[in-house]
Amino acid sequence: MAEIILNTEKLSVGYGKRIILSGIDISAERGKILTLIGPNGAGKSTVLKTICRQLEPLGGAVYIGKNRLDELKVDTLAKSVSVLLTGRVKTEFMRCRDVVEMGRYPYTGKLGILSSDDRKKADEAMAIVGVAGLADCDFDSISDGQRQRVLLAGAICREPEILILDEPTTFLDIRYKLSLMTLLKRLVAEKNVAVIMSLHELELAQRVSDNILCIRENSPDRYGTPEEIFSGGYISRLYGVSESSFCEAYGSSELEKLEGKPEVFVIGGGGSGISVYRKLRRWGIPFTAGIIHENDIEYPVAAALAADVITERAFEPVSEANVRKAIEIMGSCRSVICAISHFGTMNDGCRRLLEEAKKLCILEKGET
Ligand SMILES: Nc1ncnc2c1ncn2[C@@H]1O[C@H](COP(=O)(O)OP(=O)(O)OP(=O)(O)O)[C@@H](O)[C@H]1O
Repeated sequence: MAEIILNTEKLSVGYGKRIILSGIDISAERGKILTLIGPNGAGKSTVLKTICRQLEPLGGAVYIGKNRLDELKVDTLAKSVSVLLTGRVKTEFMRCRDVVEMGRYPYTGKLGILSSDDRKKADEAMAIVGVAGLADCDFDSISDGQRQRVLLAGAICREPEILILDEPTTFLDIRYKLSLMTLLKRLVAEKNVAVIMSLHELELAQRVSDNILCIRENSPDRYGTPEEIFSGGYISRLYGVSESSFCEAYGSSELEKLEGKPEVFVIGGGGSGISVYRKLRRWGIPFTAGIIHENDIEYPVAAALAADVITERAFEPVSEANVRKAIEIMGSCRSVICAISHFGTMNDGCRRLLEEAKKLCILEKGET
């Protein structure tokens, strides 16, 4: 079992005398990523600020190893914990390199003089997060995403045991989001760092976390592995969205479905219908999708966006009853779009739908 490096006991957090969350019992392990998720304003940042001593606990305690956080010396804490919180960092006339090198301050002594080793570590960190080219740029004159990565370089060049990150992906484009996640995985695997972070991107939280703490309305709600958290419709309840608009398997979301009488019938399957469903949703056209097997890759998208889905049991050939039902619904639609170009044994019923649509002359032009 991994060693617990930070844990809380009945922790209460908040501002002044106002408690935002209480009863927080979490453990962060070396070599593991713990992610906090939950709706806006739930208290994720407040927890992170409290466990890195930016805020006083309003009850309970935080421990780093065997020591209470409030009893640790500042320099001991600074060497073991690196923090990247949201909010602007105040800097004036600082180059990016200076900001990164500030990460080494627990090691530089009272005069703040950097050794060649400190500079080397700062250079390495800049190279790892891809900001070496910005080293001599004015920190206040770079983009938000670049600034985020420079701050991250500062946080990792300290070589902490615990890395605390509040919404680290906020300003990053997809490439840097993915490279940040890869970097975090490397830090935990190779350096045995414990990462504690908050994330809004659920698909990233699902893929990268070892454990997830879900926070909702004044209390920690659920704690577990991604498999435990992303199941049974829990995430939809946590965020108050309809169950069909969030796909647990992929950690992705769709727009809320359009209700109303279907105007279009989409013959789909095997993933071919996904782009058609999304296009119709963007255009505001209610539609029926069919005949989709329950285990089809596109079933979650069809279920999220279609006013109605005609489904077939997994691994079973399309039934006669479903073909008849689909033909009846097709007849009441103004058009049919066939998204599939290949028919096999299991979806032979869909080929019959296509033939029927041709007979009814309601097949959309340009779609076969
Ligand atoms: N400095 C502050 N003083 C007083 N209350 C605050 C302060 N900062 C945040 N709050 C309040 O604490 C609550 C929790 O805020 P917090 O920023 O921790 O939530 P969060 O889960 O991180 O939200 P988000 O996902 O929107 O970033 C909110 O009600 C917020 O208004």
